[in-house]
Amino acid sequence: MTVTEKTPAPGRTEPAPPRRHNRHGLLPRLLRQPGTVVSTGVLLLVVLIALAAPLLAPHDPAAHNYDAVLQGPGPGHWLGTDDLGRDTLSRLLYGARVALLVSVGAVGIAMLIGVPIGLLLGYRGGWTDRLGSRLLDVSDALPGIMVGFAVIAIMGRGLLSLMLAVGLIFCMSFARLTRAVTLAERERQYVESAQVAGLRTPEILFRHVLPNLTGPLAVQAAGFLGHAVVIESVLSFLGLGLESDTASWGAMLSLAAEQQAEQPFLPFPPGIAIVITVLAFNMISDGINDVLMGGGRASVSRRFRGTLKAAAASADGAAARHDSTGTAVDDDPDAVLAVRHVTVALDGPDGAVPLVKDASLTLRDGEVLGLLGESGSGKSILSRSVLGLLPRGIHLTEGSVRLGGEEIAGLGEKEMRRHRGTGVSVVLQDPMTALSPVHTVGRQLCEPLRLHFGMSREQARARAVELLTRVGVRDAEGRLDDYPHQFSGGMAQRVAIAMALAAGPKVLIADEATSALDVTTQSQVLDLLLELRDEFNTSIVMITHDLGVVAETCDRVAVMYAGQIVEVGEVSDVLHRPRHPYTAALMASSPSGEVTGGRLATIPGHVPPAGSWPVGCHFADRCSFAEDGCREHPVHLAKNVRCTRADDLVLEVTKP
Ligand SMILES: Nc1ncnc2c1ncn2[C@@H]1O[C@H](COP(=O)(O)OP(=O)(O)OP(=O)(O)O)[C@@H](O)[C@H]1O
Repeated sequence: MTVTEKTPAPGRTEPAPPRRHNRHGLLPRLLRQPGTVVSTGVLLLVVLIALAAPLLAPHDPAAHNYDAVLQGPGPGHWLGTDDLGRDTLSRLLYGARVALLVSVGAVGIAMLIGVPIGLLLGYRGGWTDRLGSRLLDVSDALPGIMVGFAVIAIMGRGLLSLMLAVGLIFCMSFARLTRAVTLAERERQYVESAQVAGLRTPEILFRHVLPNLTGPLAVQAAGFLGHAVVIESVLSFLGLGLESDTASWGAMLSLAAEQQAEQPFLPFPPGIAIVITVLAFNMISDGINDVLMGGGRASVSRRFRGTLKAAAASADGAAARHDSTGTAVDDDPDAVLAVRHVTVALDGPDGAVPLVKDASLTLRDGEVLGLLGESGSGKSILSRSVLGLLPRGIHLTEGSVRLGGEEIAGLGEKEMRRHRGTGVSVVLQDPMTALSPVHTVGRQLCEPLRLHFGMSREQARARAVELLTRVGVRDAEGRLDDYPHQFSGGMAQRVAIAMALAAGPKVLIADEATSALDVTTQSQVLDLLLELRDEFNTSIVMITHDLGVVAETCDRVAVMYAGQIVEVGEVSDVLHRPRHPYTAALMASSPSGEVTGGRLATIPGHVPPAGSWPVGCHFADRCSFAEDGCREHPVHLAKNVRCTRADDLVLEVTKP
């Protein structure tokens, strides 16, 4: 197939996205969590005590005083003395040094060993990963404490061997976590771009992949710092820690256990110190986790709320000026979802980089709207802005999103949760990542039913059986107690659809919901979605690369290119009489010349990466029909097409 006139020059379509993870604002968000602030304060106090122990300690922690053995708290020794007359308070203060040194040293050693192993296994994949993972499994089978014993037996007692012993216990967990995250990260486009740019493996791993791992690694490190304090105490308790003259909390506990009959107060000071320090580390770990996993989203969104409200108002005005979808949504009584002039941007070191610019869509009641475009065109980012689930560092900065007439752009996480499930829901490409592997499908199906409808356990279970039966899972009752991995890909996707529809959403976003399935299953699942649309009175946004899916299932289609919607209209019009040269080029590049299946083929040339979009038409550099005027000013969507030459061009997509 060709588009009449000229064929653009061959090349590769590959956007080079900016850095994905943005940690700006992490500290302010952490500081908004009272638990994390208090824990950090406690930990700073412990650090201060450890540093200033020689100044604070009233006695030499190793000095024996046989005239004052096993004393309780009193004026001479505020926390009493041990069996050698050593001052408990002084030993407690010095003990903080050992606890912190061992935990920081051990976690440092564990990361130094584990992170590079995990990076290598995850990045290389294949047999390296399989072999490495088996070795990790084997090492997991060894009880950690035995590893600690072995290290101390070989190296003898001392600070370094204690750090190494504890570090070796943890290093495989760091390797595992790093491997898992790297496996996912290596599929991302930024890694591919770095490869295409000719970077070497260590540069890609340490400069590109590793920074994306800092969040999970920070959570794990903070948690393990607390564990390290406990393990150091256990080893010292067992007499495998430092020499008895060196004050350590574990050694103090061990001594307290021996002397408890004589002096019952002895275990309290080290015990309380251990508990408080471990709790502080754990709460900081939880705090970081909450912020990274989305607890901070609400506040991030709030930052933009003022702008958004103003923008929403101006967008309403603008909507009247530019009829972006062919229908003024506020006048469209059938609109269940109205996206108006939405811009979504990524925080960058030099300012916000738009990933989606001035996007407008209308989804009408009971309609299936296709969102079609090459990889990286912004389909998922746009749909995630509707769900209020944008990745960290990415914000909806302008525009309005109305769901069932209610403005939802800029809502906080808590308010947005009200709309998810009942207002808008999503089915993702890979059901195995959408379903939790550690819970039965019954439990996962019952959760939204109980949450949204207040059903009892029995009622929710009965409804879950109905839903599973409806999506075509045989012996639904028996399968409720199965885990997702016990389902085939197609069946798991049916379960995911049942979950997405459980709370009766007005809008269902199907994000490449069938691309991971074989052709037969794909068409069954598409048929199911269409049937359920009618039964559940749901409207569907069908995100896809596949012209065939659009042709077979959608009523209307919106075509996206480099962050913009470039054409929108009835499927029969757009696919048979494309008005934007990009739509025509998409169809022309379809290898079979048909629009009945297969992913979009590559169009010659390069999609301009976010951050380097031209001022004028984003497609101009690949367009055979572009003139100088196309490059001079931003092009708006007018009469359903974002092309200044739309009225002059007659695009014919012809078979060769
Ligand atoms: N978490 C992220 N951080 C930074 N940039 C991102 C992130 N996710 C997506 N992007 C960038 O946003 C742009 C739009 O991506 P998006 O995933 O929405 O495209 P898409 O059309 O859905 O592609 P695909 O069909 O491959 O999913 C791309 O340039 C992409 O690199």
